[in-house]
Amino acid sequence: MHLTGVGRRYGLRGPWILRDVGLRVPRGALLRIEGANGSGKSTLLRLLAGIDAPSAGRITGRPRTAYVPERFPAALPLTAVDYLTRLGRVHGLRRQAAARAAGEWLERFGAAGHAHTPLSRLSKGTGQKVAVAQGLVGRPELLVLDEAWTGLDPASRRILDRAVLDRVADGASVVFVDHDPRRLAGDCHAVHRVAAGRLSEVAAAAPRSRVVRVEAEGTGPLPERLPGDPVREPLGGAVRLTVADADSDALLHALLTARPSWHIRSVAAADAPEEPRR
Ligand SMILES: Nc1ncnc2c1ncn2[C@@H]1O[C@H](COP(=O)(O)OP(=O)(O)OP(=O)(O)O)[C@@H](O)[C@H]1O
Repeated sequence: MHLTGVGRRYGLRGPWILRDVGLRVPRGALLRIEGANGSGKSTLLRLLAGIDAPSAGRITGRPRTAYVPERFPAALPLTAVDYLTRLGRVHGLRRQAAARAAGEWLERFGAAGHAHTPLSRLSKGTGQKVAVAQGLVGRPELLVLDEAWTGLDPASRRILDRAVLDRVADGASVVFVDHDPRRLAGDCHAVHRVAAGRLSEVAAAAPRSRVVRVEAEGTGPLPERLPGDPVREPLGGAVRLTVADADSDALLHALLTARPSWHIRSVAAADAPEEPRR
């Protein structure tokens, strides 16, 4: 998606909140937007989400988008599960698949007990879980999150972090605002700042790469060639193999289908060391 020369003002004579904004949102990118209170972050996110239109310039190539606003519209006369199921259907899921996904997200956020509670009667925290779940339920190609972590308990915040990284790994784009500067800090592809109506890139960080450590034991020798060329460390009768995240599925498959096959003791993700040792 591209924003070209985008400007936004409220009313014909209102001041320009955003001016001449250019932004490319690549597939599979995690972008953070920052800026002082009232600088125009939410205005920009609403334009990105397509629920507001620019007063100048144009936005092209919008993919299927979901948006978690700062304030959840709790006034809809629906229960949590009905609301999420409808949102899933809006994103093209069939009825059963939408209902299943709705139930799964409520379960994941520990809100399954409120599936049949009307939205208007949800507590603030549970309402926020539903607000976040509606953004995830349809597996959107672009997810726009405006302070979506605010009001969630720590466990739910971690679930949302994970869900964001999963969407990105899936090739979707995620654009977010959050008051905590540490939020997904090592994983952002770029950080943009809104100030005095302009948007500028403040950092283009290479996201921290992830590795997977597999501990396995077997009766035969380890195959000489393994996917991802893992780092091998003996572990008293077993071996620890460390590979890039992207190669971990192929490595597990190779171990499980080797003859004689290998028993997988554990699989754990970790941040990559500065320089992988070989
Ligand atoms: N619907 C609206 N009508 C008129 N002015 C608006 C409207 N929405 C936002 N504004 C104004 O646009 C400016 C930017 O607001 P916006 O909510 O985008 O900022 P923000 O950076 O998200 O702020 P915060 O960090 O406080 O959430 C503010 O001056 C605000 O008053």
